[in-house]
Amino acid sequence: MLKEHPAYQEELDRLEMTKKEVEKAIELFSTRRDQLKGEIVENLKEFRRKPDENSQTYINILTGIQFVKFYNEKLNGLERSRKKPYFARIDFTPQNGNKTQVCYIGKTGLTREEDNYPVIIDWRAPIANLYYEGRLGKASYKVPDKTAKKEYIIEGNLTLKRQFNIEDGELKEIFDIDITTNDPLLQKSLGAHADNRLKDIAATIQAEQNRIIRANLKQPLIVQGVAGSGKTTVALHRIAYLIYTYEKVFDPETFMIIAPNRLFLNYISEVLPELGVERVKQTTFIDFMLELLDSKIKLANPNQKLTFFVNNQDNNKAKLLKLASKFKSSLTFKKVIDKYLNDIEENFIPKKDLKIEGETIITSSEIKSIFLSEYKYYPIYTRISKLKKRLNRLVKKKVNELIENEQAKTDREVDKYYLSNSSSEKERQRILKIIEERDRKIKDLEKRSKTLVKEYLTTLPQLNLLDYYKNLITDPEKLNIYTGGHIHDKILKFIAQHSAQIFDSGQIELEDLAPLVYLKYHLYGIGKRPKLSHVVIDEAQDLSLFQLYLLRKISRTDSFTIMGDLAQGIHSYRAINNWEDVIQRIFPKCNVNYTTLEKSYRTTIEIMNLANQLIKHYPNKKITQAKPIIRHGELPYLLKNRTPEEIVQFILEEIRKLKDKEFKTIAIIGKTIDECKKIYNYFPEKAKVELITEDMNEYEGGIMILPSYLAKGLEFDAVFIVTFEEEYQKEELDIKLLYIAMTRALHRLYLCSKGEISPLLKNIDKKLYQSLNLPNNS
Ligand SMILES: Nc1ncnc2c1ncn2[C@@H]1O[C@H](COP(=O)(O)OP(=O)(O)OP(=O)(O)O)[C@@H](O)[C@H]1O
Repeated sequence: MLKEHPAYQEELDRLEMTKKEVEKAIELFSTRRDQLKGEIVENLKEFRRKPDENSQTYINILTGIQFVKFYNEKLNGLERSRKKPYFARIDFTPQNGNKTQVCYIGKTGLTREEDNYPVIIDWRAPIANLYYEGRLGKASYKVPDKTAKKEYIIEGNLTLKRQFNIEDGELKEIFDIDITTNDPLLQKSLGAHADNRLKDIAATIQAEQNRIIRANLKQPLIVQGVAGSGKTTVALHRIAYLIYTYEKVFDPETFMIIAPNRLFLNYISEVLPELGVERVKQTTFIDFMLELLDSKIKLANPNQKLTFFVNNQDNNKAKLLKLASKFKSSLTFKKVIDKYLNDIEENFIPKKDLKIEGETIITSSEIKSIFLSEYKYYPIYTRISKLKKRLNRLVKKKVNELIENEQAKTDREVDKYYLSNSSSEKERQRILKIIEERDRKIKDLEKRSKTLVKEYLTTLPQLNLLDYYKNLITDPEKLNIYTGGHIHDKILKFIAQHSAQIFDSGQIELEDLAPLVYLKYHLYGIGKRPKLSHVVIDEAQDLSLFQLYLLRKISRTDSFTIMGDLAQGIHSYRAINNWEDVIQRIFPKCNVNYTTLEKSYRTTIEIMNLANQLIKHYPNKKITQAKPIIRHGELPYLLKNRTPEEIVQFILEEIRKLKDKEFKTIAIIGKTIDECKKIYNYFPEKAKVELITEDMNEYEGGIMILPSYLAKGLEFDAVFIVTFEEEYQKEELDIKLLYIAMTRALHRLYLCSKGEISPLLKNIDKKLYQSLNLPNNS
């Protein structure tokens, strides 16, 4: 087949030529890098010998290190190119009469040094857009100017779009794409088994995803994407694209990704390096906030609250807890804090004038006015150092004035004494006393002036951040005043009591993080940090408006990529419920780019059809069903009314079969960690099944048992949803958790239950799954 392709020989030759160029470049860059390393060593010796005379040598060392880094990054990319230098070719004839450009597109670009010939075009280059976006025939692409200010459009004719499957440097397949054929590389990639980590999709980015990747950097971008639509993957490719396109303007260190947990960060950790991108800050909301708080505050395990909600859906305490969470996460609470801050600020300056020896240096109202107006833009406590300098200057001035007065008074007496020509001893003694008195007064004034401001400053409030916060959140009366009486007393009392209880245990809860950082920002400042140039938030549906507001405020940029899926919003009691709120309340003056991803790339049609049935039970009717892209697999399996032993035996047997079929990652998902622990205990030790808990940072892949909420964002070749004790009820939270669990499976889904998996599945069309009728004690 491959050899029958009319361009087989041409493409084979091209691949050979490219491989040679890659080898040549590797040799060239390694030689240069090694030479540079040698020079750095020499320069270091020179510098150590005479550090004072060698500032230029020092600069040479630093520049040398930068270049070594550059060559290393280049070499890493080329090393990867050895196996798969490119994945596509496009032929494009520009309208301006230039000759046809034949472009081979790969993950790392390569230009031949001798003649600047583009051997491989980087997938992020402007012309590569034609591969992702353009149809054969008339086509165009935009070239942004490197300052990100202007764009030029190049029009022409796209005459060829060709894909290659190259493995270990060998040409395996050639596919010519026209308007009618679908994407064979995509089908191949989706049919593959999942590795331990998320992978890059540079070769198969779809047009709808490409538009997101290349969307305008300056506009905030919000993407509502169904489960498996590639949100995480696309967000990472967008970062790689932006860093490449604006390489001269932005440093990768000013890009930040916020993901739900460390396990997830570990799971996605290979995509950016694979795309040649290093040094991007990757963190979780919790870690970022704790870093900003810069203190040893302990956080209560947030998943414990979720588990409590799962197990107590209707319970009165759960309802109150949800309301408390909602309040702390809302912009209403932000306004409460604003009013509280206003009061702190208004009452900060004591109602006492600054005086020395009964003389007023500055009145309390003058100090207050400086504090409130001149220093308005500084955090309250950083104003103190400014005030200190100002007061010290005023004190000095006043003391000088007083000393001069004292001096003048004494001089007058002395002059009088000399003019009177008096020879009386008594008079002489009086004058000496006056002079002595003057010296003592001056000494006293000088002494007093040294401590005056310091003493004054000790009369200013001296509370720490947590105390300020506690004073607000544990005081229902204050809350009542600041909320304008709009929230029921009972709720405010509960918020205050619940918060006090948590603080008493030496902890804070997740919902306290944003208010605390916000308060710190205004009270003490959060330190000097570089301005961020772009922030990516994944699983943003689980953040609250207050949290998003805060992230925008401290990032000092509007350049955001916000990815989320409301259908997977398991924290909707505190987190956002719709994207309009985010657009209107977080980015009110921005032209927000809102877009949706509706196709799911992860799961087979059969699995998605079953998962989609659950969405019908969502209270939020705006949530849309995912459209799986055409890929068939087996119907999901249902095994119910079995003992735990039977279920575990069945799973072990299936795992054995799946492994024979080269399934690599297999998850057994329970609703909560308690259920998972029970399931885990039924597995024999030799089964090599790992129990995943929230405090794990490393994602190992393989066979694992994990709770539904931790599976969020991950994917597995096969998923066993198991219920021993915890069925999924007809409650919003449970439906979402079950939906998340189902949509983690790429190829196979099994539902195994001691009783029923869920009453929700009872009325589902029986054609959507297959019941397993194993003999008892199988
Ligand atoms: N264009 C594509 N080509 C190949 N694979 C793709 C493409 N788009 C997405 N995928 C694959 O689909 C799977 C789901 O992607 P990803 O995890 O990024 O989706 P998501 O929208 O973040 O999912 P979820 O919200 O369910 O966690 C991944 O295996 C990814 O590699």
